[in-house]
Amino acid sequence: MEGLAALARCQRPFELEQALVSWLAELSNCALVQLYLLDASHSQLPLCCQWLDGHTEAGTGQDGLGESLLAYSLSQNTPLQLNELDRSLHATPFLPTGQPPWRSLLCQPLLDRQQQISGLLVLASRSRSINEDLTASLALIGTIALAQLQALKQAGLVHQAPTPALTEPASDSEHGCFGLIGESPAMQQVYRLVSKVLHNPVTVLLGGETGTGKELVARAIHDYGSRRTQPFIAQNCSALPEHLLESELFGYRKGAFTGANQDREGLFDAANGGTLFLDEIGDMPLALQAKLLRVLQEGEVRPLGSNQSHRVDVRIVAATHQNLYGQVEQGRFREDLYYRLSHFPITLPPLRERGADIRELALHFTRETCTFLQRSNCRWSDSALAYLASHRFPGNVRELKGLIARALLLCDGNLLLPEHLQLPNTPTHAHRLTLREQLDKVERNLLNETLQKHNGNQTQTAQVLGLPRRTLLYRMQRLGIPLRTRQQAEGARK
Ligand SMILES: Nc1ncnc2c1ncn2[C@@H]1O[C@H](COP(=O)(O)OP(=O)(O)OP(=O)(O)O)[C@@H](O)[C@H]1O
Repeated sequence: MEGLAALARCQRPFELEQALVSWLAELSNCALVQLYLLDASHSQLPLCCQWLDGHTEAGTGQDGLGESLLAYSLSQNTPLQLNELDRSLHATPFLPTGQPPWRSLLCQPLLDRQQQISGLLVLASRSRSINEDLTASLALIGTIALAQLQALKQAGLVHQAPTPALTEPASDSEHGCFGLIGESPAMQQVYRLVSKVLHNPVTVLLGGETGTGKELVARAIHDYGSRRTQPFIAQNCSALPEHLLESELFGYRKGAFTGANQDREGLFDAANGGTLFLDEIGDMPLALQAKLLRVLQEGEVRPLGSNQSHRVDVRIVAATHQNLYGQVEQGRFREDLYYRLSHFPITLPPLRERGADIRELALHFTRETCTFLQRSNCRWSDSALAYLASHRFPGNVRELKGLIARALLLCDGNLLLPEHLQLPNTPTHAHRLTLREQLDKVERNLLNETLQKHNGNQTQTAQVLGLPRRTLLYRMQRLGIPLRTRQQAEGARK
């Protein structure tokens, strides 16, 4: 009780983190207690604070997601206990070095008030084991501490611990984020959205023209998220005829059809615990759409030829280059599935909207292709870069990649020149947006974002934007934004 009272008395986030680790050290009799908290983008798990041999210390900010043991415990949302650390094969470089060595370890994921994973407690001891019964108390105390921490942060007290900037998404060594290249505002918006879904299982719908990086983003959501240690399976829905796609996705039982000589599990089973990427979802046949909807709603699959369903835990990321709502209007795509899939849409910008990213992408593809061709890296002459910059690219990143590969094959030396670049004669005016189209785009994005923030509630959205509701509805209709009501949105979520 005194420990709880000490937490309640803290007035600053960092004081509270210190009070938490020192109380838990006392409670568990462990010489080391570390507190890791996910950053705002959920892409890093910095060490915020630790208790070590009788002293509290500010964390180093070292990213715990780089440690496979910690990433595993976090992604599984389950306590992890290792009692014979000295004989374990698991690497534990996140534990401070010293003598005598650590011999037991306990990782406890922490949930916040919304039951979202928010961090991890790590306890380590130099004795042979840690009391297993501790996990329930740790989870409870952690939740209370997190709620208090959240309240202190919301009260505007600045967190002084050396954690990374809260609003910045994690960045990679190259010019971009999550393994993607590009720093244009359009790509920054993509990174912001990706960071929101990394550590929760929400269904994501990726849109954007062909070759704009939808599959790459789907992989990034998986690779940088809490399911990274589980399988990522991709299936193109337009690549197979209906019956083959059905058996591929749902699996079958022996005798389900001629040639089904044995049971076979489907891709939902193969992706269990991980992510299933359904590309070209707009081409999925209507009958299969109904089956997919059932999986999304009930989390259960029924293999062909079986009368029993079983549960699966799969995060769906779907992608399409088509206007999916247009498909709904034409009766080619189920409206209920559309709403179910589009809980969290992310649209990839075409290349023509990425400005200076084109140069970075070109340099990246040059390095990548040279490595592939096993030749030393080629430099770009200023004139070739200027030529590239003068070209108005259409939407497709894959085309740019192909263009660079061709240029490298044509280039005998180590310097790329304009003549190596065979830039297509793009009918530029066809891709240039008029002022009206650009304004519509900005307005569409703003309305979509505000609606999303208010769970599709049109009255609140209209209030926030200072519009009469009727005007909002008119503008939504004009911009092709589906007019679903909040009840419909909630209905679709059930
Ligand atoms: N931001 C990016 N950074 C690095 N490479 C990229 C980026 N965007 C796209 N690419 C590359 O462009 C190519 C096409 O990307 P991808 O296959 O993900 O596009 P897509 O939108 O899924 O295509 P499709 O619509 O044909 O399925 C890939 O080789 C990918 O690596």
